[in-house]
Amino acid sequence: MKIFLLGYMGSGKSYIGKQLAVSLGYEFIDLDEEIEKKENSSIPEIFERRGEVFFRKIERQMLEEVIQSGTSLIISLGGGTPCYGDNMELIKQAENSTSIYLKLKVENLTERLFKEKDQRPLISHLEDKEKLEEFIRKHLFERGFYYNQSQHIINCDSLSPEEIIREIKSRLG
Ligand SMILES: Nc1ncnc2c1ncn2[C@@H]1O[C@H](COP(=O)(O)OP(=O)(O)O)[C@@H](O)[C@H]1O
Ligand SMILES: O=C(O)C1=C[C@@H](OP(=O)(O)O)[C@@H](O)[C@H](O)C1
Ligand SMILES: [Mg+2]
Repeated sequence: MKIFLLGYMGSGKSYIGKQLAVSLGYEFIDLDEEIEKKENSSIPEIFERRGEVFFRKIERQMLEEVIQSGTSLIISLGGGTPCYGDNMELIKQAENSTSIYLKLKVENLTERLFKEKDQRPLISHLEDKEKLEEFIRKHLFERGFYYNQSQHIINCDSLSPEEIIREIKSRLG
């Protein structure tokens, strides 16, 4: 079984994914980490030196590789992964897999991302919280079209990591 975690930047895909993998005894893959290893470079460096179009190309390649690879896998995608090309179709059609959208409100994403925006090139230039919130609101509205095609949608706003993991496990049955 492959479990894809989807959601906006800061929704907890990487954080929850790692813990979920331990809890289920599954292998864990963070797509951004795979890209960083392949390019021997951090995400901000890749964006700066090669540009976003290049990043999206490598992201697509890594997604294809992950889909071909072994079973019992938790895959934390990047926030943009499902939203480019036909990546979401690939995710939905992957054999023996499911997709889970970790959904959070704009206000909560803003709070989290304001502290961590330097690692995220798409938002690192947004100096104040109001500008960040405005950007997230619009961006999330556009991306929701893709995230909402997930098999499961979990409202994470008032859930602790443990509760999110419990909810995911109960959805998997
Ligand atoms: N359920 C949660 N409750 C509180 N903080 C969380 C939760 N999930 C993730 N975080 C924190 O939010 C931040 C972003 O999480 P991260 O996993 O990097 O998001 P993503 O990979 O979706 O961009 C991290 O600092 C993480 O520790
Ligand atoms: O939303 C996006 O387009 C991106 C999200 C990031 O991953 P996280 O969602 O794990 O922050 C990373 O892939 C890159 O900075 C682009
Ligand atoms: Mg992540």
